[in-house]
Formats: sequence, C-alpha cells, structure tokens
Amino acid sequence: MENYQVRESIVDLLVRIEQDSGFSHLLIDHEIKSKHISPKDEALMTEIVYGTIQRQLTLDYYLEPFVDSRKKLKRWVRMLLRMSVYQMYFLDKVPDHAVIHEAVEIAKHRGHKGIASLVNGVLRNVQRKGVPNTAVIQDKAKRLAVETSHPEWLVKRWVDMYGYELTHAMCHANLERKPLSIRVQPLKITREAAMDELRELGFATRKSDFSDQGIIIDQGNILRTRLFAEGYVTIQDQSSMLVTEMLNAEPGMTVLDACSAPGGKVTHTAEKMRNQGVIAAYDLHAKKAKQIEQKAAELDLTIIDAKAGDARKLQEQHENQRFDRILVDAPCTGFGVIRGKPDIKYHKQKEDIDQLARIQSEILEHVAPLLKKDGLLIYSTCTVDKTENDNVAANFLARHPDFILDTSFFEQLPPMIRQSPGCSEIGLQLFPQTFSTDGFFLTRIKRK
Ligand SMILES: C[S@@+](CC[C@H](N)C(=O)[O-])C[C@H]1O[C@@H](n2cnc3c(N)ncnc32)[C@H](O)[C@@H]1O
Repeated sequence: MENYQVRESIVDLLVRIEQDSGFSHLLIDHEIKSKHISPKDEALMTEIVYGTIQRQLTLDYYLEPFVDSRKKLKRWVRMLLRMSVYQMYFLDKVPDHAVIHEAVEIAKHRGHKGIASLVNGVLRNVQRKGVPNTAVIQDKAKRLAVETSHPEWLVKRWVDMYGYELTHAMCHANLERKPLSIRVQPLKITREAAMDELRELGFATRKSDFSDQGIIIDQGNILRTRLFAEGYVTIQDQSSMLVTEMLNAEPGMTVLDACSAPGGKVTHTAEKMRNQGVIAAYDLHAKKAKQIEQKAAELDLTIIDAKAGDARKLQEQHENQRFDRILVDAPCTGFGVIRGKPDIKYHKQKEDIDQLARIQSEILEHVAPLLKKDGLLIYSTCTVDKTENDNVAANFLARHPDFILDTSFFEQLPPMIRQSPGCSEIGLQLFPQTFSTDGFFLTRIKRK
C-alpha cells in the first residue's frame, strides 16, 4: 500500500470512530484485516489512530489559530488536519514536509483542489509559525486539560476529588502506553513454565505482584504464541486479577458473577476453584453470555453456567439459593481504562456518572440478598470516580446493617498496594499512574 493510502485509511477510521462514538480497537482490527495491511503499516496505523484520539483536544488547540472558525470544516478534513499535526508534533518517524505532502495528496483524492490548498495552507502555517503555547493558559486545571487532552469538566472534577498533583499524574499516565499483562491457566501450566517458554521466544517478562498467576510482558507479541492460541494464558489487566484474588473462592463453592462478560474474572475464579463447584454467570444480553462461554471453553473450564439476565432480577432465578461468593463487577464510565480506549474521555458526561451510579446501586441492592451468612461480595469498577465507587459502596452499607465492610480485605492486600494513595476506609482505588494498571476500584462486603 502507498503511504498516502495507509493514511487515507486512517482518516476513514478516525471519521468512523467519531461518528460511532467509540469501539476504536474493534474498528482498527477490522480495517487491518479487511485491507490486508502489512505488519509495519499496521503498527503505524495503530499508533496514529490511537495517538490522534488520545491527543485530540490538544491538537484542536494547536490548530485553532490556523483554521478560520467561520468556515465549517468537513469531518474528514478535520481528521486529516488533526492526524497530520499529531505526526508533526508527537511522532518523529516522518519529516514534516512528507506529512504535509501526503495530507495534500489525500485532500486532492478525496476532495478537490480547494480543499487541498486549504490543507496545504493550514499545515504550512503550522510548520512555519509553530503551535500556540499552552503556558499562556492561566487556570491550572484548564491548562492540564488542554495539555493532556481531557475535557475540562472532568479534570476539574478529579482535582476536587483527589487534588491537583494526583490528577496531574493521572492525566499524564492516561497518555502513556500500559504494559500488557497475562494470566496463566494454572490447571494447564505454571507461571514459571510459561515465563520460561516466553523467554525462549525472546520475550521480556516480569512476575506480577497482584496475582501469583500474573505475568507482565515488557516485550513480545503474546497473540502470536502457542500459549495464547491454546488457552494456556489469557490477557488480563493486573487490577482485574486482584478482584479474583480478593474474592477468595475455593473449590466446591457456589459463586454468582452478576455482570460477567466477556468473562475475564469469572474464568479466573473458576481457575481458583480448580474447576470444582458451581458458578452462575450473568450478563445483560445473550451475545454477551456467549462471550463468557467462549472464554471458558478457550481455557478448558467447565463449571461456569453463563446465561443472559439482568442482575437486578436475579432473585427470581435464584429464589431459594444462597451463594458463598458474589462478584458485582459493575457497568461503569470506564474512566480507569482511558489509556486503552481513549475515546471514552470525550464521550462520557457527568450525567452518565450519575445514571451509572444509580444502576450500580440497584444491582448491589438486588444481588446482595443472595449472599450466604458469612459470605463475601466484591464490588468493583474500572473507573476512578467516587460517585460510582466509594459512594455506591458506602450508601449500600449505610442502608443494610446486616452487611459490613470486610476489613480483612485490607490485611489480605499485598503491602505495597495497601500503602498506595487510593487505599481508603471504604476500599481500594487504584490509579493508572501508581502501578501501571488500569484505574480500578474494589472493595469487599461481608454478610453478618
Ligand atoms: C465491567 S463489565 C464486566 C467485566 C467482566 N466482569 C470481566 O471480568 O470480564 C460490566 C458488564 O456488565 C454488563 N451489564 C450492564 N448492565 C447489566 C445488568 N443490569 N445486569 C447484568 N449485566 C449488566 C455489561 O454488559 C458488561 O459486560
């Protein structure tokens, strides 16, 4: 493929991601497969698509003085300008003149001479005059928002919740690449044997401190290994592994996972139970229940009974049943996973936080009565907002004196995690900058 064709595919992708409000990784995968893009172009494409979305607000700030605000640019032209400035300022792979040349070629091909000349003019001006300096922005939170491309309301909200320093570190961490982690299927292979095999393939790996099944991959593509293809390992963030570690499920127990798809934590739980016992796993739609089944099959786990079902109605299905362990890994805004899904930060609004907090509370309210006396329930989310995390858990406990916060949760945490800044009296808030994990919240509740 010619360079400009790869870049034109990038423009297409950026347009579709903005139109469809998300699913960037799925669209990129589809584009790569359908257009037979080479591995080298694939890496470049992924880098430019993610980078342009990751830096979108910064790029718009950079472009503002050079684009006549009275003219309404077509979406694809805006994407073309953004991705070109992204390459000029954040990538040093391609010289500026080549970036501009390719952008003009795309503009000619997709539009007409007028658009090509506008793109040429804007980008040459950016090159000649340089982009505006963010240091002139007086308000600290606003400056941080522009420099790290987060919506201003979100940065201000985090500053109010966690202070400026922590927010500054979090916003910057959200722009970095997260190391990939995998979990071994311990009924099929030990962590040591998996690490040996990967080392022989030239991988650089480390043991995770979050789970004795976890491995961090610093170098190497796990998707191209036998270990991955044959279900000896699965990809999972370390913060998610911690959930199952803290659930303390044992062989022979009965477990309910109320929000289970795509099945990361429930399969980990089945592994901890040595594939003995019963797990009822639910997710809202049949398609999602299929994902759980598929993941369980890939890992050769048979004790998971996956069904479609609303967690708020499970009492009907399990009227006379009580569980030893319950997991509520609730739907949430996902502000802890911005590094992998950068579009989240632009699409979620304040109202989404409040609406999700209501759903989270309803799920807890309906599922908790299914817990046995002395049973344990983990409430978790992949977000960093107190409304969805601390408040949902605290409000639940305030309403239900027969449930208590299980303080032995904190004693069971690895010491470095227990001493981390997000460990509070209500649970553990992991921030992406602290251990290079997702931003994640979890806490453990016990039935008296
Ligand atoms: C954070 S994800 C769960 C991730 C999963 N536990 C894992 O480890 O792979 C939240 C899930 O909740 C599901 N969900 C949303 N509302 C639900 C409801 N009312 N009842 C059951 N599941 C729901 C979503 O479809 C989504 O798959």
